[in-house]
Amino acid sequence: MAVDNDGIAVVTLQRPPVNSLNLDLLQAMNNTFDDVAKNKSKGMILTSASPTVFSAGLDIMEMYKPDPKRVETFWVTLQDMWLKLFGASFPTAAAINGHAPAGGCLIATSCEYRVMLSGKFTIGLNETALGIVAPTWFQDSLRHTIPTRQAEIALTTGKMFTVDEALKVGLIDETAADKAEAIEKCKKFIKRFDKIPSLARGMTKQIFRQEVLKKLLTNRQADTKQFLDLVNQPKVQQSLELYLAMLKQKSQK
Ligand SMILES: CCCC/C=C/CC(=O)SCCNC(=O)CCNC(=O)[C@H](O)C(C)(C)COP(=O)(O)OP(=O)(O)OC[C@H]1O[C@@H](n2cnc3c(N)ncnc32)[C@H](O)[C@@H]1OP(=O)(O)O
Repeated sequence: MAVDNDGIAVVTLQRPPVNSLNLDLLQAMNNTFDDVAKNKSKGMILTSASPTVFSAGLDIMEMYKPDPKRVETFWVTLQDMWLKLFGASFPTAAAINGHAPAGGCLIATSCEYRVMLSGKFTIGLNETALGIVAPTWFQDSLRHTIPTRQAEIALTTGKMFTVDEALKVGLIDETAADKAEAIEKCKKFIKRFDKIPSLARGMTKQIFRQEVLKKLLTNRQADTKQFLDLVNQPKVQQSLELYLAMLKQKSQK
């Protein structure tokens, strides 16, 4: 994490090759979000050290033939990450410098503002296409960002949006030519709040987002059980196995 002299924290995801979200990365993100809150940073920008991938979403290896204890901890840590990021009182923005499928899209849509690099990148919640179901809060993050009807169609079809499509539907707010420009545009968004009292801003955001946050907060155990039931279904394990094999085959070409 870097905090520059204008007081904005730039947090760079750095788990090669594709920033897939495993337990360790999620724990590191949670610690970093706590630090950003403690340091009273003006805001936080999330970006990636990879030149082509913002985040490939959840690490499928955490869900494929999982260890029962670890997979539960993994899910609870993911819930924590989302609660901290979606519910952060400080301003948040994502400089999306590469692909952002599934959990990568979740991170981006949990922020308040998104700038994505122009190029052949895609963003979206593709879970149904993999034979898995995007949890309520994943769906809520998308519904919070794009119109409900577009969100329903995107979720049921597992749509991955091109950068142009994402801009058109409002899934991203701006495009940028490169990472530096994306970060600059995110900073400009965060600096819009320079003259707004931070307590009033933060509380307004939390009230605006509270319904969605409360849904998970009051339902965490049931959400965890639902995930564990789903992930342990033979059909889901079969889908994950096929998908992993497809990814491996593709990367070896
Ligand atoms: C019941 C579950 C509910 C919760 C729902 C789940 C939400 C999720 O987030 S599931 C994860 C969904 N993610 C994806 O569908 C993305 C998959 N990845 C890709 O499409 C591409 O990797 C990507 C476009 C991101 C990048 O492409 P490339 O730059 O060409 O990289 P490679 O495809 O060659 O991948 C390199 C290397 O990484 C492995 N990989 C990729 N994604 C994942 C992942 N999500 N989890 C684990 N591992 C992943 C890939 O297999 C390659 O491995 P090696 O062959 O060993 O090099």
